[in-house]
Amino acid sequence: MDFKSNGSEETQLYHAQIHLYKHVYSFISSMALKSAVELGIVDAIHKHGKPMTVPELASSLKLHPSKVSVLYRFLRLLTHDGFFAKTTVKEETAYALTPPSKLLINGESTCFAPLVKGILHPCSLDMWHSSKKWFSEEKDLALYESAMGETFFNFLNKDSESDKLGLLQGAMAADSQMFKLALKDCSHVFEGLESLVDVAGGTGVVSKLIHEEFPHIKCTVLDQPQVVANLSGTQNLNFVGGDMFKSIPPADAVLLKWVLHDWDDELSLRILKNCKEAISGKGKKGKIIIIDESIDETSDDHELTELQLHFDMVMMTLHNGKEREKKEWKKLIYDAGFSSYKITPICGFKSLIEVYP
Ligand SMILES: C[S@@+](CC[C@H](N)C(=O)[O-])C[C@H]1O[C@@H](n2cnc3c(N)ncnc32)[C@H](O)[C@@H]1O
Repeated sequence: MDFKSNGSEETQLYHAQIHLYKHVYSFISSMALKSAVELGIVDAIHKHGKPMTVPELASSLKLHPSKVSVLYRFLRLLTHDGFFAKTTVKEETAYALTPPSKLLINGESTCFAPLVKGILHPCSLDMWHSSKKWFSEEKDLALYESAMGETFFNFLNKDSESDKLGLLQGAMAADSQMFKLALKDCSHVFEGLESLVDVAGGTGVVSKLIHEEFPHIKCTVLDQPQVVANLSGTQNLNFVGGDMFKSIPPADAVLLKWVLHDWDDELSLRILKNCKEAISGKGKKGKIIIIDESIDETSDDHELTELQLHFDMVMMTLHNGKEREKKEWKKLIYDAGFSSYKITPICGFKSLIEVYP
């Protein structure tokens, strides 16, 4: 961000003030979006099949009549933020969905509503109030663990029936659906494979997409026992409960989608070495397929870099994980004993990294 712009000292100060306020208040856009998701505004407009006026929305959402003007002000901000588009119906202002809000329709195959609720869940926001204390601690705990007294994964797993685990898996599933689009561009990566282990593959959304495209590949989804306990597979798609830090079933290729960013370098190295062991039966033809971010601070795309840096903060504070820069990927991959790799951008802000023994 360059503040050495032209203009008087006052103008520069006014700009600085606006910049400051914008950042202090940016949480309001996030929370207004969460309110919209919780209220069901997007679903109501989608179900209506055409743009809705504020009174129509208020009545459909069964809001208290005193809240109609409040709803209008929420919609005004969310429209400004690009989630709704204003149009006119019978001379009245009505609100339509936009491409970002269409990604929040419940029941659609790609629905980010659980992601919004998961990321803005009180448990992942409360910890931020303890960051000063965290900086003074010697212990190598993630902010979440330091503030809440347990790891984030322990919190999620404490009660597998709880909606907490459902939130994480729902959020992951939505993200994985985007992979369906990317699969068209990177299908060559999977061609020729006979077997694949989707390590820490959650409920298997990505494996199912790969299976649809390449039914002959024998896909195994490895995740924690409590995650895969009630999941049933098909002939070429099976679920295995286990621990990727102990061992990974053998296969031609191992997929690690949004896994390594959860872990620091030492633990990521352990996972990668187990992956290397898993593909060792395939000699030089085996491969690891990593899908994660690759931060490039020199990129001209400020919005993209900011998103990646936000992801990095989330990974660091929740799990002591990290989003890696290109040079960090290089070190991690070579330290794990691999001989070459190739990074290709996919899904707008992620990268697909093919790693070879
Ligand atoms: C960020 S999610 C990624 C899920 C999936 N790869 C995706 O992109 O949708 C991380 C996954 O790691 C799993 N996990 C955590 N520790 C694990 C372990 N020791 N062994 C196997 N899976 C583990 C979690 O249960 C969770 O499903």
